[in-house]
Amino acid sequence: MGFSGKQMRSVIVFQGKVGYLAFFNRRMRCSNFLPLYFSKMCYRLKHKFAKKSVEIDRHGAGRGSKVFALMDYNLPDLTGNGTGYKKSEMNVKDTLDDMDISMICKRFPSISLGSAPQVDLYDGTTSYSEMTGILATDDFEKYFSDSSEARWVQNSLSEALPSLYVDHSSETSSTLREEDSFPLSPDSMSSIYEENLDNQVTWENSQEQVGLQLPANLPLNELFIDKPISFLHGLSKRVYQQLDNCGFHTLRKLLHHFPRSYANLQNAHAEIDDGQYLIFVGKVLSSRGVRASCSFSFLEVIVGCQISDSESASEHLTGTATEGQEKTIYLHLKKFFRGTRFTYTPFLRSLEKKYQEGDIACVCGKVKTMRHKDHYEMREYNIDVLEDGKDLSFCAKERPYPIYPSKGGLKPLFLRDIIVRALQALPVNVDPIPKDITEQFGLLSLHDAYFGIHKPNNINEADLARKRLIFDEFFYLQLGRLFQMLEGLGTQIEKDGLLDKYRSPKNNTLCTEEWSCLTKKFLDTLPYTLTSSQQHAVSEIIWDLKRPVPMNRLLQGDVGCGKTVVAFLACMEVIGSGYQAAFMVPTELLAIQHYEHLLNLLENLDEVKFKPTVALLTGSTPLKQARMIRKGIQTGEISMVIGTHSLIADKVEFSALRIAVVDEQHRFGVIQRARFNSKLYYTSSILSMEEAVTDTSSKSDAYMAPHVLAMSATPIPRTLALAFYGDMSLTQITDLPPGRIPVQTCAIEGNDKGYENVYKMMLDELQDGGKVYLVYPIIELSEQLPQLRAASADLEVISDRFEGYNCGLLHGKMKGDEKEETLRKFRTGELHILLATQVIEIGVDVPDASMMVVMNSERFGIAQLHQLRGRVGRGVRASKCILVASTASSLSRLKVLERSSDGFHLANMDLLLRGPGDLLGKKQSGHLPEFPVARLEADGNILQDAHLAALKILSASHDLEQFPALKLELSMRQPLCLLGD
Ligand SMILES: Nc1ncnc2c1ncn2[C@@H]1O[C@H](COP(=O)(O)OP(=O)(O)OP(=O)(O)O)[C@@H](O)[C@H]1O
Repeated sequence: MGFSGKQMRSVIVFQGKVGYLAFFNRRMRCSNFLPLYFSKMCYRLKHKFAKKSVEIDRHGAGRGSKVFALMDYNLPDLTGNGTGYKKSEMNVKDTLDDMDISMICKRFPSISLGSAPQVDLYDGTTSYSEMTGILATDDFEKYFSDSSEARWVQNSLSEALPSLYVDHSSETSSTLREEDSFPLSPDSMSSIYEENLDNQVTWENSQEQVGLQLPANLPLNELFIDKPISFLHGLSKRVYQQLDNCGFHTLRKLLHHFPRSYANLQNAHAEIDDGQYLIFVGKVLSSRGVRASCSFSFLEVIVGCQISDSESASEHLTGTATEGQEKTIYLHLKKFFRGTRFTYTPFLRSLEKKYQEGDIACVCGKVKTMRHKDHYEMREYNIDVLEDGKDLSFCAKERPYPIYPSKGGLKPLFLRDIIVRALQALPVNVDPIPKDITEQFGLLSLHDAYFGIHKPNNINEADLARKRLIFDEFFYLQLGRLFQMLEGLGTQIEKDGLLDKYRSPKNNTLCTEEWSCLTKKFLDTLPYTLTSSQQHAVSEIIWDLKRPVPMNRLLQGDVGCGKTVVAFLACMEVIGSGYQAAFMVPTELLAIQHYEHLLNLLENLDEVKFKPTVALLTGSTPLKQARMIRKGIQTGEISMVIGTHSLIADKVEFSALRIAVVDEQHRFGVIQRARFNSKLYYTSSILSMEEAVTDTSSKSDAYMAPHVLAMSATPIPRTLALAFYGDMSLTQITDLPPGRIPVQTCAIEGNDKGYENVYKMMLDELQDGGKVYLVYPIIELSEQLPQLRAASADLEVISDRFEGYNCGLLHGKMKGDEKEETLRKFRTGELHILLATQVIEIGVDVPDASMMVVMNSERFGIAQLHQLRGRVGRGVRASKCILVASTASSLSRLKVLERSSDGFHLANMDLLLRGPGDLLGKKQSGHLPEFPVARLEADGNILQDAHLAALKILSASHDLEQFPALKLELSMRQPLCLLGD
């Protein structure tokens, strides 16, 4: 449908009559009246119209004009007849006569005035209108009383968007204009500009800001990336404040705000869907900055792109495809600005000029379909204007588009823009790790890694960047650990020895003959023989115990593999040498169990003089008794104490503590473990124990912190253990005691039929002489979580159901002695069914318990369920574990446990399903380092490399004096803090 020049002229003539309108050159001024009349006509014609620029009529302004702001296009551009346009009225007439409005409409639907409401904006203030009108003149300097005022506006703009003022002639040979590649996002723009316009900054300053001159040699008291955020010039005070409030105090914090994921920017094909992330190369058709209201403006750049019209073709580069296979689509790139200052015409003109008509640009981002066919809006985009003669195919390649998480209310787009500024400021020599190390391990430089993670050209680049950043996470952790250990050693030889040990870890062991007499006797009294792994573990530990340096060892093995007895043997070894042992466990229940277990084993020792005195000290120990125990520990009468946190209380003083065993060590923090170190051993304290021992081992080590043996049932791969416990030697028990039958596991849905089956299985088991655990996620019923079954609420139901069988209740809210009593009854067989919460998860050992039912089992993690399941199948009886899921949908996750009883495999599955931070649950993992980028299950090799690199660095310089930047970086990373100190 056409909109004839005649019709247009009639509009103009009419407007001329009422005296508000002049049609001069390409500019059209519109008053209140025009939009109504004009839009009615346009509406009928289903057409919209635009003019190149907005000019405020002084007459209109004086009357409190209604500004008609959206008519902003060059008519020849609209018709595609941009050349040879003359400014005479005659030519305008001709152009209008020839103009096919429907074609324009097709090309630029977003500026349509027909069916969409017009942007009619009021501003009644004379001063505003006058100001805007004057600013609209090309030479705005004339308006200001002197040129400094004009400079002020320019400076402010240049600060706000330095790329606007970059002298492109001085650009390097990069294909893309780097500074243009991530224009500031709308919201950020407005806030960023706001205050800049308030601050008068000199032009010279703003030039500096554009260039961001970097120091050639960085001072060694500060790393570049630890510069405060204010180092990024051109942001408003408010933005600095916002960033600071959200934790972005330094460039490091910004650069370490990594993309959450990457959208795969695809080359656009014929079928474009809403929300797709696409990449285009096309020609800038128009660029206009529009003042939409007194405090709102926007920039719209329209880019026309040829894209392949056939599904099969993959290239869409301009001019590369043949006729018939291509079609033109129009991208409407929009940025919005809020704030009066951004409505100034010079500002809007400057924005416009950034993109020249005819520029070839690469655009990528998220597309939104518009009402009109082949028109797409993009509000989240990058536009890179390409230099002439560059290979366009390079730019059109698919590439990842970073998607950032928001932080503290700061939007992802805003953060992305600020991060790009930080990247632009980044010097090449930012890497603290020496080049030969990065080359040896095939790593990117840190500079490239930051670029690769934030602005990758392809997914491979992002992957390499990630590898480098993961390497750093592991490397500094290892370096910190080893550095600390070296600092603790005196001589160069000792330090070299330590590094050698880590370089080629040897399994030194001490054969049974060399164990102390007490240990050998204890071994003989055991009702079973040690498995080969247990034997090896004891030999390894005893070898370490004989050394004059404190041992720091992790004993790790799957549930029920028999770690406790290994630890008991280690304790016997030191007791046999005249020292004391402490055994710390996380729960009172476990302390009692271990205590009773040990007493049972010691009963078999016939010679009284060998029998060590063992005590139990927990929070529930009566005061008087506790006082006596503490006294015994102090005098040395008590040679071994088992207990909870109470053992590390200040008032507990040991006379000759030589080993501290920490069971389920991940439940204790580093500080708690380290508190044993304060309970140093002094030779003078050795008392009567000396007479009791038959062998006299060397006591030359007059003053030494105790050996620490930590135990963990959390099955973690060796590499993982290395990362978590970099300073610990590792002993693993890899086999289970003989005769163990794998627990038969079954996941079922907890509907009526499911429960009937479970009860039937329970009855069969009880009739067969078995004992059953029923595990519940909660103690009391919860209104918030009505689907959950609760232990105490079920006691009556289960008791009624299983008449003739005794049921007991065990949960964390019970008193210590009540718990102990219940567990004792279950152990002795007075109770047949034990309804419990996850309080039984750790360490509870009732070897003849043969069945476990876990209610609402989807509430537990896989590793946790594996631990729970480990409470059955500890004897020779075949056992079952039934996992009852609340819904059918959660069954698939639980099926993993049906298929595997391998703790390592399950731990990895858990990592995959829940992420490494959740490996041990939130509460438990408080002391574990967090790896923002690393996926521990997949990045083991990098961890190994990082370990080797750390050793190499420290071999070259024990105190890191040769690597000052590394030392600084290490102090910034604070590995000890990461580990919970
Ligand atoms: N070599 C062995 N032969 C037979 N039984 C053994 C052997 N070693 C230990 N046991 C028994 O296996 C059971 C489990 O041992 P223990 O409690 O030490 O396991 P654990 O590794 O500490 O398990 P958890 O991590 O579940 O606490 C105990 O009843 C113990 O007596």
